Amino acid sequence: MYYYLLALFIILLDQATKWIIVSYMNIGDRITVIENFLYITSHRNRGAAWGILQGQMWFFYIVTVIVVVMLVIYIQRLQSNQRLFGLALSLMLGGAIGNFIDRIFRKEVVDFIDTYIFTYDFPIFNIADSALVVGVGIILILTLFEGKLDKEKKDE
Ligand SMILES: CCC[C@@H]1OC(=O)[C@@H](C)C[C@H](C)CCCCC(=O)CCC[C@@H](CC)/C=C/C=C(\COC)CC[C@@H](O)[C@@H](O)C[C@H](O)CNC1=O
Repeated sequence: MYYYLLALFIILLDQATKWIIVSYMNIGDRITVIENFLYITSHRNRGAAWGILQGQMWFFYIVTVIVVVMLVIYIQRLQSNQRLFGLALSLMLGGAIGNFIDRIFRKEVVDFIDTYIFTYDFPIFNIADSALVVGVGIILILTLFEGKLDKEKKDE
């Protein structure tokens, strides 16, 4: 149950930040937060990461619905000792729905977090993307870690 509340919090935070960007900035406007590292740049993306599949909204709708259904199934099946796994699923659920709302109502995704990793201008993203990437990262770490644990058990 708490997992859905966390997902809802992510969705509200994501939509609130996007609403502020849309309301107070024009596309292309840039605010410097940390020179040469972090900017707030109002941007729109009709595709997925790195702008792939521009305009393929039906593909995004179908993939997002599948992702959301899978996440809900996994959340429903969580055991009490899988809190970190549940946290990751909630982050991904919130992120996926956050971008889904944009794709349905705006037909594009609002992005504004503009970081320069060294000299590389990383694609501009948003709170929903961050939640998705952190969620994916936690699951990768859990999977690798469990793999290591199982290996150790076998070696015993
Ligand atoms: C984060 C997934 C992207 C997100 O997927 C979603 O919505 C999901 C729920 C639905 C998609 C239709 C399916 C995922 C397609 C796979 C994909 O894309 C490969 C992702 C790799 C990933 C490693 C996990 C890298 C990360 C990149 C970025 C995020 O860095 C923090 C750059 C984000 C900017 O290009 C920004 O313009 C993107 C824009 O906001 C729209 N966002 C999406 O499509």
